[in-house]
Amino acid sequence: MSGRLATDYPAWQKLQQLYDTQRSKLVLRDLFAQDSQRFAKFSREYVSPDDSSVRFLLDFSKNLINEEILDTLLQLVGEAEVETFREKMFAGEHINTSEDRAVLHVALRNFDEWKISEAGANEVSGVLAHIKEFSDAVRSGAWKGYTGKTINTIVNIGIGGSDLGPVMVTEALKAYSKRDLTAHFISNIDGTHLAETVRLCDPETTLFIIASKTFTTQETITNATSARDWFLATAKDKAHVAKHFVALSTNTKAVTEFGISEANMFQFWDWVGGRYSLWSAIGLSIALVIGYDNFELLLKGAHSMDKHFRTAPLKENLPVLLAVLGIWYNDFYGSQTHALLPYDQYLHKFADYFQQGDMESNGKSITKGGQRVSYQTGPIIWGAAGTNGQHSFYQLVHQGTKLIPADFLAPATTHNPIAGSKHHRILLSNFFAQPEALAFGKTEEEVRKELGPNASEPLVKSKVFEGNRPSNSIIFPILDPQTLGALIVLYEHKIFTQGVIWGINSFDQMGVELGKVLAKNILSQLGSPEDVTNHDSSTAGLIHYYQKYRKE
Ligand SMILES: O=P(O)(O)OC[C@H]1O[C@](O)(CO)[C@@H](O)[C@@H]1O
Repeated sequence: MSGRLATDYPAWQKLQQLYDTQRSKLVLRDLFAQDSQRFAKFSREYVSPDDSSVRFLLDFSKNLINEEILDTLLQLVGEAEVETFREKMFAGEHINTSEDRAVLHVALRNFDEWKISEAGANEVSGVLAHIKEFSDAVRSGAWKGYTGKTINTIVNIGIGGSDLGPVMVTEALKAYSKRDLTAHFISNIDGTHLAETVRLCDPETTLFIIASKTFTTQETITNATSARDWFLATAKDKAHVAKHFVALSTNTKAVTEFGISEANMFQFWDWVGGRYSLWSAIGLSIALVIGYDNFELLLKGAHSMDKHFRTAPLKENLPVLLAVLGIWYNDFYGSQTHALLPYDQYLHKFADYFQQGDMESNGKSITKGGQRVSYQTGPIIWGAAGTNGQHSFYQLVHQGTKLIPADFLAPATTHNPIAGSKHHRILLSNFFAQPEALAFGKTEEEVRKELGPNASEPLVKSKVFEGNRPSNSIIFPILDPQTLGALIVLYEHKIFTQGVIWGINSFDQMGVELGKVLAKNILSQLGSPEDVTNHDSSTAGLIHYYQKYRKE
């Protein structure tokens, strides 16, 4: 985030040289055969500085690196002054320069340990107390709906960061959820999302949580208004809204104008970026689903990873290691994408969450200094829970023409040890096997031996796995709130580190604005064909076709 071009760093040039001269020697089969200590050298265990039961192993030995490359990647981190920018972030400096804002999601899980003087940072504990009080009241049944019934359904209405974090975490920690409280999430402006959700709800027992940092997002405000109409169609009296609608926002004026009283509003601050907001009031639905104490553990696990990121030397610093490995493939090998592959059904939204987390943060091509970068920045993030992905896209990952670095994640212990943990053993055997197959493949010689002398040449060739496909493996004892908090922050700080090295602002999102503005203009022209003006022939043609066939 220095605004400097990454290519100007001496380490970047050295990395290019290393790539050009050593690439052909970076063969995982050989690297492992030559060095019995490779796993020990290129793996690290994270142990929470606050609770030693929270830990995980990061094995990055199956990467196309050697010690010299890793040292040079870490030299790059030094030259880009990542540690200086990290401290600027923790100190509340306005490192989000385009919006002139501090970047302080770390303050949301700080529990007043580090002194942070930014306005609002001293209000965090008050909002947490409000979340606790409210979530306890709803979960215990003390909070009643307008007819005196207990709330048994919550509906979070939000989009982007006001949706994806709560969705991902409530799914990930379902094992800790209150089973008689159903949670739904409405994000899409498509009326289908709202219609199909309210079909499952009873207005007397449903609580709507309107989650929007700005409280101006078109999708959320439109959905919230229609949800209120749906509620009032039964409840009739506007006074009943107070028992069934709460807001999570930084915009008190817009919230009260919508008809939600300040008492039912959970505040946060402009220094919380949307995609980093699950730790804030935006996490209310999480606290409702898993209980406040578990929500607090999630924050504590996150804070412990903040400490690790802030204090561990670069060579031991897990977010930094993930960041530089990503840069190695993204910028030198030309990999376009990065896959997140959790072998845990509870983490089935993990990749979706980090699609926004990573791509909205680092999908930039201008440095903070205003220069166009000449190198690749943020990767395309994608993935799915194992083993489903194996029966879908892994073919391409193993034998396609693209190099796809991937992170495999899995818990050693399952929350659902059915059939004596048989399922989990099968799941984990796949978690271990896939990185092994990707790294070491299957040689032509091995295939010939297997098929015998009569096998056709095309068949032999089609069964060869080139291997040498890199991956990280992360294994943790169990997916609990603290571990999840630490894992999320591991990736948050990976994204931060990469952004600093690339010289970009990871904390604005200007790229989503143009489409919003154009859509607003088009919305006003949808009435009749004569209104459709100032468009290219393609856009005008599409709108005219819609106007011809729509039925409303
Ligand atoms: O919480 P809000 O203000 O409704 O914004 C929702 C989302 O819209 C964006 O601004 C753009 O997609 C995201 O950064 C944000 O998470």
